[in-house]
Amino acid sequence: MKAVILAAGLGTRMGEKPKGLLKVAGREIIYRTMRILEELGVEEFVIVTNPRYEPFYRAFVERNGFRAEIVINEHPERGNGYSLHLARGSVDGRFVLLMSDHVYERAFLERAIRGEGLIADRVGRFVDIDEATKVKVEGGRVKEIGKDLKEWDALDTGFFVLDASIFTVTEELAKEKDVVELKDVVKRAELPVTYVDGLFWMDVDTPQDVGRARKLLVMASIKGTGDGFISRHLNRKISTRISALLVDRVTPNQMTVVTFFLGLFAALLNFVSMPLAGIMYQIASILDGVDGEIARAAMKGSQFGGYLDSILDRYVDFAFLLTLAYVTLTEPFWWAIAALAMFSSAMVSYSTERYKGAYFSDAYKDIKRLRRLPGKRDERIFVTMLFLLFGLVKPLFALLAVWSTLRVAMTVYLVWREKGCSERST
Ligand SMILES: O=P(O)(O)O[C@H]1[C@@H](O)[C@@H](OP(=O)(O)O[C@@H]2[C@@H](O)[C@H](O)[C@@H](O)[C@H](O)[C@@H]2O)[C@H](O)[C@@H](O)[C@@H]1O
Ligand SMILES: Nc1ccn([C@@H]2O[C@H](COP(=O)(O)O)[C@@H](O)[C@H]2O)c(=O)n1
Ligand SMILES: [Mg+2]
Repeated sequence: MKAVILAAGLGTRMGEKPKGLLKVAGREIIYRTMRILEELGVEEFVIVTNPRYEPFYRAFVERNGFRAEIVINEHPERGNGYSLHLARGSVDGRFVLLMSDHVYERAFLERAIRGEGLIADRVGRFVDIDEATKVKVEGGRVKEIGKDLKEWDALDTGFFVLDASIFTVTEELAKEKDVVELKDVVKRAELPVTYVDGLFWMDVDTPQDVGRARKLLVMASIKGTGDGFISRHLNRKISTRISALLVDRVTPNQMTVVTFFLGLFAALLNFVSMPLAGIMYQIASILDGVDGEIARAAMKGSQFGGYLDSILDRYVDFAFLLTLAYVTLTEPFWWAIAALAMFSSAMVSYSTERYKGAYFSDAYKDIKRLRRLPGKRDERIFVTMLFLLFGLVKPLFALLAVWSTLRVAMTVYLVWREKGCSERST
């Protein structure tokens, strides 16, 4: 299957630069869309652009290794329907058509590519309705289309699933009119309409749209499973705002290393003030979500990054509890309890990460009851901060030792129940 991307517009409201190559949340607008469409089965792209922007798109395609043909529209003033017409020699059969300046979340594209005709949204949660192109639908097909429709049923998302018969319509219109807008083609063809409602898509027309799209893409980049209660209800609300500020400035691995040193700094603060150390530990915990959010929003995730993130978290947790024990404990009994707290804290992670090694899958995805089981790092750190604010060090070590050990035991039991008890011995 191919995808035609209309990118011949001059982008006057964005300072006359190729809008499809504008960076939003760390990646060019069309990079994100093309990568996801590749994963959804699009083998080749046809980018229709004007002579001035052709070198930029060609360099972009080569730099990122996309399979793409560049078609030049010598007359961009003839409208985007004419740009579509120029793609007629490059596609046959069923193909996807989309705008170069629209941002789409993965869930939208997964639904849209399975549709037919014009993909329309009856909700428009993330767009400026006044600015959006509206459609009036009758009998499941487009009856009217335009920005100023008084009566309309849905919004044109700029995404279409068409077949080569559309070029019969573009041929007629190109002979009839100098300027052929895509909406003229859509109306003449009376395209069928497929609804994809309420998911994130956005037309990026102004600098304000770039900022809004960046924020929405980062907000949508929260990890699906594996976050604890504190992370879901507190930490992510803060870290996503920080990620929106940093996504175009730092890489995920840079953020991982920074968070690691911040965690070590929190550990050293135990020599100065334990309440302050606890607060810094919680701040480092919040920031530990930024590397993953940037990785997911900017599609810059890596297996090594996730590996490094997890390894360094263990050292931060160990360093924090070791310095805390060093400055407060003297009795061997309490040192033993602290040792158990340090070890079992690391074992919480090992018990779920080792699942990946044994079953090649994510424990939190496979075992629903694990998702709400207390004892994840974000929760342990938040409780640590609270206990240190009240100077309750020995009760903290006792709690962490028991809580983490029980958490590991529960994890092993749930894995056994999910996998072990029905497993034939190899
Ligand atoms: O003890 P657990 O919770 O199993 O430790 C996991 C944790 O280290 C994960 O790190 P990640 O960066 O993915 O999670 C962040 C937490 O560490 C922060 O505390 C939290 O505030 C933030 O929102 C994130 O949830 C590792 O990826 C796992 O491998 C590890 O098991
Ligand atoms: N340098 C990094 C750090 C993390 N990741 C990915 O993010 C996941 C962790 O997400 P958080 O939001 O909880 O930090 C991690 O498992 C990796 O998949 C990355 O790619 N590079
Ligand atoms: Mg992280």
